[in-house]
Amino acid sequence: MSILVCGGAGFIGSHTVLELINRGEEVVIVDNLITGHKEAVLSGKLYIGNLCDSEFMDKVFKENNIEAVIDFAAFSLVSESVKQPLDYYENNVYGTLCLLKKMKEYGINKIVFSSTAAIYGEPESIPIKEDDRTLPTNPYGETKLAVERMLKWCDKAYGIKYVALRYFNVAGADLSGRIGEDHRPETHLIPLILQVPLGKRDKVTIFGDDYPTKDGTCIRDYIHVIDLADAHIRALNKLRKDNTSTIYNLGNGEGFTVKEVIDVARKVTGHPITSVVAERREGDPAKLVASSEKIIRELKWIPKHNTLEEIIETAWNWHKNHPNGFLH
Ligand SMILES: NC(=O)c1ccc[n+]([C@@H]2O[C@H](COP(=O)([O-])OP(=O)(O)OC[C@H]3O[C@@H](n4cnc5c(N)ncnc54)[C@H](O)[C@@H]3O)[C@@H](O)[C@H]2O)c1
Ligand SMILES: O=c1ccn([C@@H]2O[C@H](COP(=O)(O)OP(=O)(O)O[C@H]3O[C@H](CO)[C@@H](O)[C@H](O)[C@H]3O)[C@@H](O)[C@H]2O)c(=O)[nH]1
Repeated sequence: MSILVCGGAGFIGSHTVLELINRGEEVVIVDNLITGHKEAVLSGKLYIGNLCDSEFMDKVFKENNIEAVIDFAAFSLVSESVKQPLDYYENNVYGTLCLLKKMKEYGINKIVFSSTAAIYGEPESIPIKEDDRTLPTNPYGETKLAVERMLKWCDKAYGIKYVALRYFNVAGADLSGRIGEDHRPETHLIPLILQVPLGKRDKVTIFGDDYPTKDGTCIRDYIHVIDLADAHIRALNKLRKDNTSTIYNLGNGEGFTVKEVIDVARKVTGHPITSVVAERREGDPAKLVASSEKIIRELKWIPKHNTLEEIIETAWNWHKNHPNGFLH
């Protein structure tokens, strides 16, 4: 039987596909390449199309014996979501709704879903636990919370079991340097910083230095994409084993300010990396740091590449060898 990976040509999806294949799983990938790259799919059977194209999805489900779904397919940029909320509701909420309808139709009852730290909004306390208040400060977080709620009701009504993984900030790249992060436009901090030593921009902009943090810049919890891929496989195996739904945070439990991330990138690349401070970016909470205690305890997940140095080193290894990303 196969695992259907929706959004498997994207950054996190493509790394998870590799990890699934390494563990001997059969993998089918659905991606419309709106932000993904077919070159990022090194293995598995790729179908190019939209989750909401009913005939296309029928073909995928009929041609393959699907056991479970891992769903990465979404729009995921906080600032874009503030400007284009309807696009986010359409692709993220309606898109997952279409997928769940197909799962129901074909009797598939296991899904691992990409949720996000953005569902918490401004946290009441740090580190953030799964049962803390959820009050998103942007439409992106709202759409992911709406899907989590939809999953809960689909479990109750149709017995579709889910694990929602609320990731914090994902970065890094495949350790052998074959694939990495290539978002267009790029908005994520670490790849943007690395564009300076690559000669693609002359400076990095710090969005706000008047937050209530130690140096005034936002704090985030960075997790390596390989550790995240491993968590997906553990979540899948949990569904296979006990067939119950749950939610897990995924981060390293340590926060770094934007300025600290730039400093580590300076050390890793040996480049001075010029930075300038600008206005705050709309929708950004000051501080997001995960408690991943629940997944560590229940699924024995242990992040193996958890230093910011290693996260940035592997990202740098990918970017310096692929300065144009997946475009040659
Ligand atoms: N990158 C992060 O730091 C981060 C953090 C928390 C959560 N997430 C979530 O993880 C998931 C993956 O993030 P990513 O950084 O790999 O993003 P990505 O944009 O690289 O990957 C998403 C993939 O889904 C595909 N896709 C989007 N809509 C689709 C549709 N309707 N039909 C078919 N394919 C579609 C895209 O083409 C792309 O390949 C997203 O759901 C995102 O919200 C990401
Ligand atoms: O040029 C830049 C880009 C970002 N930042 C700051 O760096 C931090 C991290 O920003 P970014 O890398 O864009 O990630 P987030 O906005 O924190 O969002 C990521 O992390 C969330 C979970 O925490 C996920 O839900 C999102 O999908 C994912 O994009 C934020 O404080 C930004 O304000 C800058 O100062 N300058």
